[in-house]
Amino acid sequence: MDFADVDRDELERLKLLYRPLTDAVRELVDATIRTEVDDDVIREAHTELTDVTATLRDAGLSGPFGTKVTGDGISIAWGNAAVGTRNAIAPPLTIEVDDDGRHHSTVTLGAAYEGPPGLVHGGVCALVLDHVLGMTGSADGRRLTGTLTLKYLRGTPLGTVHAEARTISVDGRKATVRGTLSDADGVTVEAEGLFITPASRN
Ligand SMILES: CCCCCCCCCCCCCC(=O)SCCNC(=O)CCNC(=O)[C@H](O)C(C)(C)COP(=O)(O)OP(=O)(O)OC[C@H]1O[C@@H](n2cnc3c(N)ncnc32)[C@H](O)[C@@H]1OP(=O)(O)O
Repeated sequence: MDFADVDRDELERLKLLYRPLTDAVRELVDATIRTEVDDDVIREAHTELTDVTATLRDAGLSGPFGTKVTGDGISIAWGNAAVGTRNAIAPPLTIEVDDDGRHHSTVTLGAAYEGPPGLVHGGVCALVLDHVLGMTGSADGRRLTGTLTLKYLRGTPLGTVHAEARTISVDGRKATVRGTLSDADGVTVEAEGLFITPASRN
């Protein structure tokens, strides 16, 4: 598909088309982890899913989705691991921005994100914080993660979590950002990152 031909209306139509598919795959992942149906039902589901996957592969990209730019100049990253509209692995995060620059996101992390029993995998905590801090540090232009330091104060229970971040300082290409991941009882992970605009675009 040539996204240069896609205008705002078409983009909305495509989002409405793909979101339910992605949500269904997300549900499938959860069901696959938690199902206790009989063996023959598992085998039947496997066969049906293999057929569905083959159907989707009838036409497709030869590599990852990357970033596409629509005719209206909107950048979309539908394969992104944190926010991708077409990526069932993405929680997905929705990030809001306050007038004072604070970025924040509340998301539910279910069984697919488990690390220690009942707790969010440490790498998933890092994914969420990297993205929220990265967006915060990119508010005045795109920056990549140079360094990300996390302090895991206690386990983060699976369920609804809240991430937030603020830019502490900007020094040319470098932005220092701090943030936290929390559950209903308070902060579970503290994060600090240095986000850098590459000298050469990569
Ligand atoms: C408005 C636009 C919106 C866009 C939205 C996008 C949102 C995105 C949200 C995404 C969120 C998810 C985000 C992701 O998933 S990003 C994916 C994970 N990150 C990467 O893949 C980054 C890979 N690394 C690089 O691309 C480059 O090495 C970077 C960009 C890091 C440096 O680049 P460059 O090679 O050009 O740098 P330089 O050598 O000229 O050095 C410059 C200065 O920086 C200092 N330094 C260098 N490296 C590091 C380091 N690792 N830690 C600490 N400091 C470091 C260096 O000492 C120097 O300091 P000074 O001597 O000046 O004091």
